[in-house]
Amino acid sequence: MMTRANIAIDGPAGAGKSTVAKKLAAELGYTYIDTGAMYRALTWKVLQEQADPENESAVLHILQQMHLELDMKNGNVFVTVDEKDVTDAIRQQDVTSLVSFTARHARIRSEMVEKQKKLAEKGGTVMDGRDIGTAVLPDASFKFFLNATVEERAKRRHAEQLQKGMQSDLTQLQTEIAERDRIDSERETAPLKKADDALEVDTTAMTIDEVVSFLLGIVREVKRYE
Ligand SMILES: Nc1ncnc2c1ncn2[C@@H]1O[C@H](COP(=O)(O)OP(=O)(O)OP(=O)(O)O)[C@@H](O)[C@H]1O
Ligand SMILES: Nc1ccn([C@@H]2O[C@H](COP(=O)(O)O)[C@@H](O)[C@H]2O)c(=O)n1
Repeated sequence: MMTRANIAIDGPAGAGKSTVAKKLAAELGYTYIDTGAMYRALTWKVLQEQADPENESAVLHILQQMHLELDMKNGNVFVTVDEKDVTDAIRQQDVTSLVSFTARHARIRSEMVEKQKKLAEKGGTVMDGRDIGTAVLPDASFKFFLNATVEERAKRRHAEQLQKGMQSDLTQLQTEIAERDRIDSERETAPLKKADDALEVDTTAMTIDEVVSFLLGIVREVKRYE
């Protein structure tokens, strides 16, 4: 019988982590945990409180006071903060452009990592983010680092926004994505980085289904021999 592993998926912005993690979790009957949504929800609350994202103590106080919940319904992640549905609000531009600043602080990351470890303690999770393989689940049974060129990642996000009827500027998106990756990679605590024992998958020329089948193949093959 398949034991319930934890699967870590990391990578830069727009590499397809959440899309692939969600599908992989559905195939395996595992729980999908979107850690980016947790940092986004905190950033939303920081904006609501008109606090300074650079002020670590102020941000920490907000994190310790707020009640954050992630739920999966019909294959989608729903996020509530203090019982308010912020699922759409946390994807807006104001949150996206500030999230890497709130996520930079060591004490914020330490609290978040504790929460994320707890969510995965029973196994059977697919968790995506930037530090899952390196800091949150260093003992995960499977670690994948999804990547794609910044041009391709911007193109994918551009297509998604147009499809949702949103305004989108491809050049601006590419600049924003590259800048977010830079801040995430240069922070001192648990920067965006491939874990030494993670498998890097360049998805630039792969479809979503090809990526999912590739990862699923590895998980099923390894589990067959356990
Ligand atoms: N292999 C792929 N081929 C084409 N489009 C893809 C592929 N993977 C993901 N996408 C699309 O790219 C967009 C970004 O994917 P997704 O939101 O999963 O990325 P992410 O890594 O979770 O991003 P972020 O870290 O910014 O939240 C989505 O519109 C998704 O449908
Ligand atoms: N494990 C993580 C996950 C996310 N972050 C920060 O949150 C930002 C938003 O993440 P998305 O996946 O929703 O785009 C991301 O740019 C990081 O700043 C993180 O630090 N660690």
